[in-house]
Amino acid sequence: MTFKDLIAAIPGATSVGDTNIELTGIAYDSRHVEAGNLFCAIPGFRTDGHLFCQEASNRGAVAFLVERADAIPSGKAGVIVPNARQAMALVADKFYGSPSSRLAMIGVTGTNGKTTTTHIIRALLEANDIPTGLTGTLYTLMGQDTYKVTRTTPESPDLQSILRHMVDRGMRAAVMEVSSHALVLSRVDEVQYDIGVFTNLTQDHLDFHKDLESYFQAKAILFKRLGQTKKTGPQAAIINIDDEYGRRLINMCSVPVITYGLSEGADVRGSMVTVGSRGVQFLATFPGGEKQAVEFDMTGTFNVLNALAAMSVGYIYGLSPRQMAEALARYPGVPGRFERIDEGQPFTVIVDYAHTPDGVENVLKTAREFTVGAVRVVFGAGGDRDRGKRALMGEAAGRLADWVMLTADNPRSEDPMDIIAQIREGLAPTGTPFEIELDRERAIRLALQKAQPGDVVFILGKGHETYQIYRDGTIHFDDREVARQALRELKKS
Ligand SMILES: CC(=O)N[C@H]1[C@@H](OP(=O)(O)OP(=O)(O)OC[C@H]2O[C@@H](n3ccc(=O)[nH]c3=O)[C@H](O)[C@@H]2O)O[C@H](CO)[C@@H](O)[C@@H]1O[C@H](C)C(=O)N[C@@H](C)C(=O)N[C@H](CCC(=O)O)C(=O)O
Ligand SMILES: Nc1ncnc2c1ncn2[C@@H]1O[C@H](COP(=O)(O)OP(=O)(O)OP(=O)(O)O)[C@@H](O)[C@H]1O
Ligand SMILES: N[C@H](CCC[C@H](N)C(=O)O)C(=O)O
Ligand SMILES: [Mg+2]
Repeated sequence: MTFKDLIAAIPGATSVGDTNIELTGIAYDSRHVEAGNLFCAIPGFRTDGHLFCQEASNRGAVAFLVERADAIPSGKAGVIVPNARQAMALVADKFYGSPSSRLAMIGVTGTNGKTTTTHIIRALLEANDIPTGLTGTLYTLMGQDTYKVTRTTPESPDLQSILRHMVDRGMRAAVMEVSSHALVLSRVDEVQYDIGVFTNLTQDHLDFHKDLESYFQAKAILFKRLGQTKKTGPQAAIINIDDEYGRRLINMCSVPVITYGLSEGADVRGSMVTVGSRGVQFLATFPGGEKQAVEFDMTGTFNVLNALAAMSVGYIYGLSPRQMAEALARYPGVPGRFERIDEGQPFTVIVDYAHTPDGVENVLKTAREFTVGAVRVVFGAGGDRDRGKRALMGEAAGRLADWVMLTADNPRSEDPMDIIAQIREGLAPTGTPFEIELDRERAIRLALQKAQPGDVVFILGKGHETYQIYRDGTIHFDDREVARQALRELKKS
């Protein structure tokens, strides 16, 4: 496609140079430019893409999308736009042929449960012979193939390229996690969603959004945009009515709303919930009154909500409650989400990705429903992320666990001891005994050594992650591997 064709749709744009040139792709980072690319200069939080136009040119960029004309290397073609992120989203959609117009497009947003819910939605649709691509925190998934990702919701050129790939691979639907960062930073601007799913809103990411209201307004963007496409398939907002922000969101949508939850009045309602150590059982009631008993191996009331959200999507696409229950009964679970590590030890070990106060509270409350012994928990909090959540995570752990081990979780540029001190501010007043061990491997080993028959040991915050990010570099680290190895050694000793 030529540069000229691509930029025709950008409002308020002016071009310079010969725009009648073919482009090979779109880049927004000079370090990843390939010959023949369009380079989009993004003003960032840390630096400014305009400073890297020359470097991009040296690497073979032939055209430039900028907010400041003086950044265009001399003699090169360029377009000057009012907002580079928005314009990049427009050209990315056009370059890849608007793939989202050819997929049943489902976006899932909310503080917790996006990864889990997207996986369950995919399982339900695929059980009904709808090939469904998925992209989110863990990977991009098509058929049996997984592709590495670096963001929960990729930048617009990467996302549009993924969606194109899904269309080319014969996917009929795409389900994706939509982070609040993505909504604010125009990563999903041109994506034509048919269905938006709202899981919940609790504290996280206030380093970026400043307050909970702005964070909510960011999430709401997805829902305000629903119904604006020319697509012909079903369009709906699927909203958790048990969540106070969900209830507010209902009035902000111009497409039909299906509510789900345990509350009376939910369109897709869960009741008679039994939480066991190896799964949940509940009754789902659908609009019109049809009832379906469900058994699901992912335990916890929060996973009942994730399943109800997914069943609401299935309902919109005409799946029968019975068929959905059969698919849920077969579903094996999501990596790093309430993942049991079993080496035959007489206590339970669970690796989970809880990294917010609400997440910690939910998993520990779930454990309280079936644990006969003590509930022990090993966790930390990420560096360069919302500081306000740290003490709240400490408080939740202190209130609901019997013993706590504080350790490091991706300290990034921060001193891990400072992060722990902030968690301790919420934890110490609860009076629950705790220890500190900065080395996460040793922390896990110590917790497992202390465990008695009947106890549950939670290792929280990293879930599927296979790394630990420190100021001076990233090392391989996998809670599941460490726990498994430690349990084997304990068995021998
Ligand atoms: C806060 C945030 O989202 N920041 C995003 C933002 O970074 P930034 O504004 O700081 O960028 P910058 O470093 O100032 O650079 C400005 C521009 O110059 C470019 N550049 C920079 C250096 C260079 O040598 N050459 C060059 O071209 C950069 O690629 C960028 O386009 O724009 C960059 C790309 O343009 C993103 O990669 C970056 O994501 C960062 C790495 C990030 O950590 N994001 C996280 C917080 C995030 O997005 N998380 C969400 C939610 C996670 C969840 O809860 O699941 C996600 O969707 O993953
Ligand atoms: N519906 C829910 N409500 C509250 N907590 C949940 C819910 N679902 C999952 N959790 C907790 O949050 C953790 C993360 O779940 P999941 O990965 O599905 O969320 P996410 O929204 O994708 O997170 P991220 O923003 O990091 O991508 C789980 O390991 C669990 O502890
Ligand atoms: N995806 C989220 C959660 C990360 C969880 C934790 N392991 C951390 O690194 O903070 C984030 O980037 O904020
Ligand atoms: Mg996720």
